[in-house]
Amino acid sequence: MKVSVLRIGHRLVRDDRVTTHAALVARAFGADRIYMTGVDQSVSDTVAGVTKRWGGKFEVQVIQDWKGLAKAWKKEGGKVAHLTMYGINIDEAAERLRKEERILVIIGAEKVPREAYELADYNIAIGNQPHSEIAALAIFLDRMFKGKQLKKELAGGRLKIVPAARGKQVREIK
Ligand SMILES: C[S@@+](CC[C@H](N)C(=O)[O-])C[C@H]1O[C@@H](n2cnc3c(N)ncnc32)[C@H](O)[C@@H]1O
Repeated sequence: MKVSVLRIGHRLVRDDRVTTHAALVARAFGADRIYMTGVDQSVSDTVAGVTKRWGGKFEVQVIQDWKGLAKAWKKEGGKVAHLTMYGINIDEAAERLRKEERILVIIGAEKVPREAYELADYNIAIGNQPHSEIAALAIFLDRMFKGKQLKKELAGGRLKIVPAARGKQVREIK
């Protein structure tokens, strides 16, 4: 199963840090790619720098037309899961979703346009209380990959952590 993330509704400058964190969480928790609307180059540069240092093949794509992207995704046989506190509980959809080949998971920054709810094959709640798109994304990916993504080795980086109970151990890959 391959998961891409679509974040809609970035507010310039104000959201830079949160958007960067959404991308870093997507990468670290097993997604292949994040599509973002309205962000400046600095967000993609930060994430590209992390991938270069720590490995993997994560992609950041800045797009204009998120509806076009979601429609094309569905046309090509992928499923769209929109994370919203108004949806059905993740436990009701997780098993079915894990059987899909390609999932596009939509997260919002502020109020999400009605079309996202309509385009989604699944509107999924990580509980029905309001919280954060980053927390919702982390839990969603964890349920999709059942924790395996946290043990995955990412090839191609310059640095690798040697897990240690005390202190920091980092190895440089030559
Ligand atoms: C700050 S919230 C915006 C909530 C806003 N009231 C709305 O109408 O969607 C930003 C994003 O966090 C995610 N989110 C927040 N709480 C969630 C929950 N309980 N379940 C799933 N996603 C949630 C959604 O993707 C939402 O678009």
